[in-house]
Amino acid sequence: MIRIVTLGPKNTYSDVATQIYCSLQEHQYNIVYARSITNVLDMMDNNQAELAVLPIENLSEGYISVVLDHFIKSKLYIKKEILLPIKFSLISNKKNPVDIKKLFVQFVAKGQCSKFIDSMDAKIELVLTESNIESLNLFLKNRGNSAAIVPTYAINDDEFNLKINNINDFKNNQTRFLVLTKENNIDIISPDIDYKTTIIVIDDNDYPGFLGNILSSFSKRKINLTSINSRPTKGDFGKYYFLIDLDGHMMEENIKAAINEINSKHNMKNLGSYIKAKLHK
Ligand SMILES: O=C(O)C(=O)Cc1ccccc1
Repeated sequence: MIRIVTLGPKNTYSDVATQIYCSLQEHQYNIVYARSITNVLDMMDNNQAELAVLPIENLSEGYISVVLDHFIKSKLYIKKEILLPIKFSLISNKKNPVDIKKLFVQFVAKGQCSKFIDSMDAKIELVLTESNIESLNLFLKNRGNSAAIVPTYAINDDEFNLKINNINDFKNNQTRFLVLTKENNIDIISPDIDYKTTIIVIDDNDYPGFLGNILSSFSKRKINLTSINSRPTKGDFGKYYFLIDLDGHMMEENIKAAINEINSKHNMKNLGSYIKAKLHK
């Protein structure tokens, strides 16, 4: 059976994305739950799984840097992206939020619910967790005067004395997840499907116009870029990796030509082409 590792325990948003991916494939999968995003990535590096599903970008919080940085140092490819709506609720057994003394919240969820958390008593002890279901489980173990921020789907309406819905800063909150593989298997492309391609350019030979030249390889071929991220090489100030997402498939002639041009002059990696996700309702 194909092993697919994701952020656990069962029922995290990453697990929901994993279930969606598995339901769309013909194969049988064995879902393995890791206890942190770093553990998911380590398990891929150590051949403990063939596929991984991880969050990469949140609508308001932006990119998850631990995942971006891993692309630079490891050999992983992108097979699919999945876009999920994200909704958080606060739960507690204290009826009145004033009586809450401790709050369990996942580290990415904290940023997505920052306005709500800021409106709570500043003396509340925040306990950062690795996943939203870890927040729920820690709360269930502690209860008393604690509370947790959890995915709204993970709880029933009348399970707790206090439940406040829609506590994410943005109503339209969404997260983009990636299905990652160790091999860059190029799928057959269809003209009616929109694709994206991701590359990394490594700035190990900096010169004036370095980024401009890379961008012009795309702009002169009318290729649309959907995001550019720079991440520090962590060796020196002023040295960066550039992660670039673009519209289209690497097998399209203009994209192939742009990538070949960049590859002939720079150190780069092609992380693959995949179907552009639509929001999963
Ligand atoms: O903890 C989860 O449920 C995750 O899958 C990570 C995450 C955290 C916040 C928003 C989306 C995904």
